[in-house]
Amino acid sequence: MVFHAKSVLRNDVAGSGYHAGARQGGDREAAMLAVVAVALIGADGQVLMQRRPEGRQHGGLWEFPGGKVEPGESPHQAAARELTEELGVSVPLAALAPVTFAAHPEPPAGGRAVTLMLFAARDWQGVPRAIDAAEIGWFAPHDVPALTMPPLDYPLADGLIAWLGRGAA
Ligand SMILES: Nc1nc2c([nH]c(=O)n2[C@@H]2O[C@H](COP(=O)(O)OP(=O)(O)OP(=O)(O)O)[C@@H](O)[C@H]2O)c(=O)[nH]1
Repeated sequence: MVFHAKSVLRNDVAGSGYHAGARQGGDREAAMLAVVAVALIGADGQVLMQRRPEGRQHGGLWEFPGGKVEPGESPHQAAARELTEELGVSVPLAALAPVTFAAHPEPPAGGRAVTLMLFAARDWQGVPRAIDAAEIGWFAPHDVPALTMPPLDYPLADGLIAWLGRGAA
């Protein structure tokens, strides 16, 4: 991934190690929020989705489990941590296969451009349960795009279906 020399890549915390490049001459700051998401794929080929609790951003919408990459974490580590926090399952880092990503082309006014990285995993320990979500459900991959989801999840779902169709997992 190449970043413009004058851009700044950051997550939530200044000095987090996510700064890439240097601000020069008072240039505007380009900022990115890195979020990971995981498609857990069951033995029957179904995909786990969870519904966000009401009252949060995108409350009530279906999403892939995941969350923000914290300072000092790799995307793989963040994905494994979020699966433990949100579903109570343990996933080896080697079982996380990168699938696709989706991103806001421009930061929204006053905000940061989200870049959402989707992994898939077929191996985990534990039985997923809705620790953080309003509910979880298992869906055939081609049924995922019919769910009501945050906007970036639609290209992720399409990318997952294409990836599965290539026999990548
Ligand atoms: N986990 C997750 N977040 C998504 C997806 N799609 C999407 O737009 N997001 C957005 O990514 C952002 C970060 O996700 P999050 O709120 O789950 O992050 P988090 O677990 O670190 O939350 P926290 O800051 O409350 O601890 C939210 O604005 C969320 O709506 C998705 O499929 N999964």
